[in-house]
This record gives sequence, C-alpha cells and structure tokens, in this order.
Amino acid sequence: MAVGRQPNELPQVLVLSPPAIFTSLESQFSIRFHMLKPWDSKLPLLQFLTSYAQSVPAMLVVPGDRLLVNSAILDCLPSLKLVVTTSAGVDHLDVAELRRRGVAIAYAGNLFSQDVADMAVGLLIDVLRNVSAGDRFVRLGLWPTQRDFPLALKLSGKQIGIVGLGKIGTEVAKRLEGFGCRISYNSRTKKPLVSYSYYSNVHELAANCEALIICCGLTAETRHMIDREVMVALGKDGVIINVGRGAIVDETELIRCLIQGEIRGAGLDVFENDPEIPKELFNLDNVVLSPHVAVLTTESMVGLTQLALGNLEAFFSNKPLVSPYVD
Ligand SMILES: O=CC(=O)O
Repeated sequence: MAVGRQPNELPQVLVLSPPAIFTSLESQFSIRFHMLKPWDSKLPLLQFLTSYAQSVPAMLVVPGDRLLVNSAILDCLPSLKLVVTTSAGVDHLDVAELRRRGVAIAYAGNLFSQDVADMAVGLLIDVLRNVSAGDRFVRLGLWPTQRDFPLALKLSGKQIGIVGLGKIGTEVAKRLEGFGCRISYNSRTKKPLVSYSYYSNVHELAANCEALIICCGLTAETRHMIDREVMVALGKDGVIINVGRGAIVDETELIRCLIQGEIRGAGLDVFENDPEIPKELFNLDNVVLSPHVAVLTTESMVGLTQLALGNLEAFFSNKPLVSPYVD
C-alpha cells in the first residue's frame, strides 16, 4: 500500500472484468489503488456504478465474456477521464464515444505482438502438418491398425497472405520469411517501407496466396471481411489462421467451406462469440481450436501488469500515458 495511506485514501480505479480474470492481477493493483469491484456488490452493474462510481476518474478494463464499454456504462461515470484496457484489441470499447467524452485510452500496444505472432505460426504449422490431428490419431490407438494418416502440406516456400500488416502482422511476416515463405498483405493503406506485395483488396490477396493469416483488429469495416467469396478465392488447399477477432471471418461460411472441402483447414484462436464455439467445429479434423490464448504467456502477463500500473500511475501523476491508444 502507498506509504501511510488507508485504502480509502488511495486513488480510485473502477474495474470492469469478469471477477475470475481480475483475481490473478488484484494484489498488485490493490496496494496502489482503491479498486472498485462491481462484482463484490449485489447491485446490478449500472446501479452499482450510479451509486458508487460517480467520482471515479479511471477505469481498468480486463476484457472477457463479451464485456462492452458503451454509452450506457459511460453515462453512469461522469468523472471518468481514463480507460486502461489490458488488451491490444479495442473492439470492446466504444472508442468514438470515449473520444467524444474526452476520455483517454491506454491499451496493451505492442506488448503481445511476438506472442500472438508465435501462436499464428504455430497454428499454421499445426494445420498444414496435421500436428494436433496426428496427436489424436496416436492417442486413440489408431496407429498400429490404420496406416493411412493423411499427407500433410509443406510450409516452406508457401505464398502467405497477411490481413493487417500492423505490429502483429509484421512479426508474423518476419517469422515466415525464416521459412522461405513469400509474403503478401492487405492493409488499409500500402506501407511505403515494406517490400511485400500489397493487395488493396482482400479477395485478390486470397486469390494469390495459399494461406491467409488474419491479424487485423475488428472494426465496422473488417467485420465479416473474410466472407465466402474470399474463402473460395483462397481455394481447396487454402488455410485460414485467425489470431485477430472471430467476427472478422464469417464463421457460418467458414464452417460450410471446411465441411464441403472448399478450403483445406483453419487454425482459430478467436471465434465470433468466444467463449461459445459452434459445435460443428468440434467434429472437424482439419481445424485446430485454441481458447483465445495467443496473448497469454507468463512473460506477457508480467509485462501487462507493469504496463497497466504504469499507465494508471502516469495518469494520477499528470504524466503522459505509457501506451496511449491512437486510432
Ligand atoms: O485478444 C487479445 C487482445 O486483444 O489483447
């Protein structure tokens, strides 16, 4: 606890988070801030905020369980000046509304880029080389009697399309260059200093590559951007890896294309309604499923705690935020 200060004298920070997720971070925050935790009260969220959070200047958001910071919540927080989210994606925040109200935003910035890129490459190798499918085959005791385990596809030399060449996409590209892959990308704008082939249209990108790796954020423009046409353009041997957000891909069409063999496979860390997953996916051997954990490593969690604390401390000392979110 800050020297000589009682919990009620510490700067107030409201936490919006599923309780279980925040618990692992709690001790580090509670010694510096008076954390207001709505789940400790029996009141419904909005009533809790109206009753106890009128003068709260800062909010920590640990996303999960489809939490949305929208006008209804913000209307209950007239003194709010800062939102610190522990994520790199900000699709759970109404960014335009926060800007309109003059509330600053801090986020995870570049902190997770390497971990997410590692995971994207891991999923790609898994799908192409049947790693998880092979594991199931061995564990189920099928190896001695069934010798027709399907042939894999090679990664080295593949033409890879990266959707969103931001911090994560760039890390993915760097790793895949090491495998001798040829990289092309789609982004809102062409990157002047990048030599990879640029496609302004994701459909054309898909038509010219063998695997698509989705690394962009979810916005109104990117929702369902990977639609049936894009999947068909990718082709029967094509693979989709998604480490961005589930809703960037039209999940119903993805499942249809996977079942009908219109694409070869998918590696998915994110889903349209995580943590709910369409049950059709469970029966597909050409899909690798991961529970939205690409950012979660022991190392990244240490960094994340420091970053979130650093942003809150900077705010309460009138210093510039460590990792402000810039659109
Ligand atoms: O998905 C995780 C994040 O956006 O940090």
